[in-house]
Amino acid sequence: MPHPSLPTDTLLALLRHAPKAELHLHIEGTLEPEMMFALAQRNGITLPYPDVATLRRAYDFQNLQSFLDLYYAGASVLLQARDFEDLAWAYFQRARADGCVRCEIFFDPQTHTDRGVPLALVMQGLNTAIARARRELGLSVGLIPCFLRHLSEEAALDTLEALKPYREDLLGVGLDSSELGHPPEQFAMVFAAAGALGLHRVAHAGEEGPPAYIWDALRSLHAERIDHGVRCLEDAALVAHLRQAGTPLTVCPLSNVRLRVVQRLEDHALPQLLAEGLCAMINADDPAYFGGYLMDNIEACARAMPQLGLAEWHRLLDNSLAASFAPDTDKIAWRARLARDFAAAGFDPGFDPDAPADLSPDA
Ligand code: HPA
Ligand SMILES: [Zn+2]
Repeated sequence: MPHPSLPTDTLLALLRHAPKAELHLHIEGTLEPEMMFALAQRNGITLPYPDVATLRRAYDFQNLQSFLDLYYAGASVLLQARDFEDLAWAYFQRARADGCVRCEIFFDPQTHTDRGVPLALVMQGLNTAIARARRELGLSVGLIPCFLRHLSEEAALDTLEALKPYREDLLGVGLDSSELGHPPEQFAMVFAAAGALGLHRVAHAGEEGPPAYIWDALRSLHAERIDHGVRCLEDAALVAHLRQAGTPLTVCPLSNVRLRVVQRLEDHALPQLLAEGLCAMINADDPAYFGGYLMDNIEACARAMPQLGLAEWHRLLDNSLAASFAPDTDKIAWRARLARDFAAAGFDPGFDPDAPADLSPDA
């Protein structure tokens, strides 16, 4: 039965209010130009740009690498614990305003330790902001350090060793940075070691890299979620596998446009990923660099993809909650609230939101 379609403003109000999780967000990628200049001044650093407007004009990326060069340079203003705290606290406030109930945030330890910033200081700043977000915003938060794949596995193993004292603060490990030429298999040992510590495992794959890198992340790294993964559609056997396994894909639509993975949002694969029955959801990636936070991504998709109806929007938000690594009791409560919000808007989620929930993504 076709579901009623809502006017865009009504739909957007529903989508903003409804509970959702953000699962692919680099905290260093929330460094807004204004904060970059403020921290540069606070820390006595001179940026190679005269002002915010000039810096913003430099955000005209040709590909992933041209973004990463600027992104790593921007992170150089983060020097003290309170810099990391201010950065993360600003993001959590935005996430809460976007209706997030759960944020699983990435950070890149090596980006900081390699320029002499102690890991202890990074962790202190992030942990302070996380505690405040839990206390004052009621947010559920998890922290995922990523290994930089343009560096060696040996360096990643050293990083994991340095992270061990913070094991209880960490949800899992991830893999990011320059994808092409750096297949996941190069990091099999460090991911196995992280798994032995009981950490979850996720990996960027299939953003610029081929479907073979997604297979590799699944087989060599035992990745439980694939970050991006949009290129899976080039391999029918992979699509079938991802559907059958229910592997989540943390899709980042505005990022894909800004890094020229796709030319226009209207051409983005998100509707097709859903039509294939894959567990996709929307994320912001590096919002300060790519033109928007989670609701900006959601709104841009709602406008560019009119084929997404209430059923698809319910599916996208529900996938975000189901694919999170939050405790099951929280996931059940959030998914029931989501179903109630959509039911109030006229969408029948097909199950009783107050009944005990099956937590599989297809439930
Ligand atoms: O989208 C991304 N891909 C790879 N590495 C990254 N580091 C920050 N954002 C990204
Ligand atoms: Zn990313």
